[in-house]
Amino acid sequence: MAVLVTGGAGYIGSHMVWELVDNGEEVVVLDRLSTGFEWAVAPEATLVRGDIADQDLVANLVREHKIDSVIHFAGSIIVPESVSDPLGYYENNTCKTRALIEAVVRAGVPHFIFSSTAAVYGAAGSVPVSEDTVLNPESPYGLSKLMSEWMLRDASRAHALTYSALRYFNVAGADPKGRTGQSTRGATHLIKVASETALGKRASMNVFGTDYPTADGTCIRDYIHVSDLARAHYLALKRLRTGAPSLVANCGYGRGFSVLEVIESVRRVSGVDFDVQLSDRRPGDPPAIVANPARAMKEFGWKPERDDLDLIVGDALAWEEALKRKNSVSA
Ligand SMILES: NC(=O)c1ccc[n+]([C@@H]2O[C@H](COP(=O)([O-])OP(=O)(O)OC[C@H]3O[C@@H](n4cnc5c(N)ncnc54)[C@H](O)[C@@H]3O)[C@@H](O)[C@H]2O)c1
Ligand SMILES: O=c1ccn([C@@H]2O[C@H](COP(=O)(O)OP(=O)(O)O[C@H]3O[C@H](CO)[C@H](O)[C@H](O)[C@H]3O)[C@@H](O)[C@H]2O)c(=O)[nH]1
Repeated sequence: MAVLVTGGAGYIGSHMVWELVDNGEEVVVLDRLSTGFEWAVAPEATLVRGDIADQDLVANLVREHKIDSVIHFAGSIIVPESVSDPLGYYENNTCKTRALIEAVVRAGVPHFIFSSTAAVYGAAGSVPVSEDTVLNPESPYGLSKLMSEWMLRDASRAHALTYSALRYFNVAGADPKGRTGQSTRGATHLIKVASETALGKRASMNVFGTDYPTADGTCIRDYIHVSDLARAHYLALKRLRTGAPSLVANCGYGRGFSVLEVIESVRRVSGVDFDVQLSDRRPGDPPAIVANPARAMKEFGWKPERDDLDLIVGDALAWEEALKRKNSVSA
């Protein structure tokens, strides 16, 4: 019995692979390496280079490795890019997820865990948001993920498939053991960008929008440590394996920080007073989004272990240092 992790060479997926390997699971990674890295995959896992929409490949992997569960991370993830290339996002996130679900259902795999996102709520929800808050994605990215949730819901009603759709809030940090982290070149995520700026990899960074209706005028987000998130997936998987029904659950800590508070944390932890430019709003950004994580805690007993902004930032900075060393050795 093995777990198929799509996108397992990417940021969150590579942490998931370690979580599974650490728990003695057999893991197969399917990744086309568009933004992921071969070296990010734990050596204990089998990496197969390919596309999630290749249904023959998926069928072969399920048969060959006796896959009982799929954890699906593969996708395109940048909100502003989805605004300028909506059809590309619907193709990679929605159409290809449809093909994957179909292959999985045909092959008789019983369990599926899906990377959804807080972007399905848009700006309409109150803060903090629970899972039954009105869904109103503001970006094609959010909608591409919501459509995948709906396909899973309907497929699970029609077929022998149970699923968990986990709606991540803002994922940050790196493996506390330093085995993997966020390595994407040109990443756009706030903590990654601020860490790169603190370490001199960027001359300066932008604060996108200072006129939001928040205390300091900048956007508020709920930052969750990537290792706590990987743990939540493993608990959700164990729950499905007991025969429990399908579930949608938020993954966040229930506490928000503004862009300026995050930048202050990166300055504090790194000890570097780096430069920031106050800029216009970025398209597609909701002003504030914070999770109500009660369901994940109740239904699969998730207990965050790294719920501390400076700790998250410290792990992100440590990984950034490690990448700097890695790149200077390979240069
Ligand atoms: N990073 C966040 O803050 C965040 C928040 C909410 C949800 N998510 C979701 O989590 C998942 C993982 O995000 P991430 O930050 O690790 O991104 P990432 O870009 O690091 O990882 C995505 C991986 O998927 C692979 N991939 C993409 N399209 C593929 C395809 N068609 N076939 C095979 N492989 C493909 C890439 O090569 C990469 O390794 C995504 O689905 C994303 O939407 C991320
Ligand atoms: O250089 C930067 C980068 C970001 N920001 C701001 O920081 C906040 C967080 O931005 P991120 O790009 O780090 O994250 P997003 O909130 O846009 O999106 C992330 O979280 C979402 C869920 O809320 C989605 O799931 C998505 O995949 C993931 O990228 C936003 O207000 C953004 O405008 C800046 O000011 N400067």
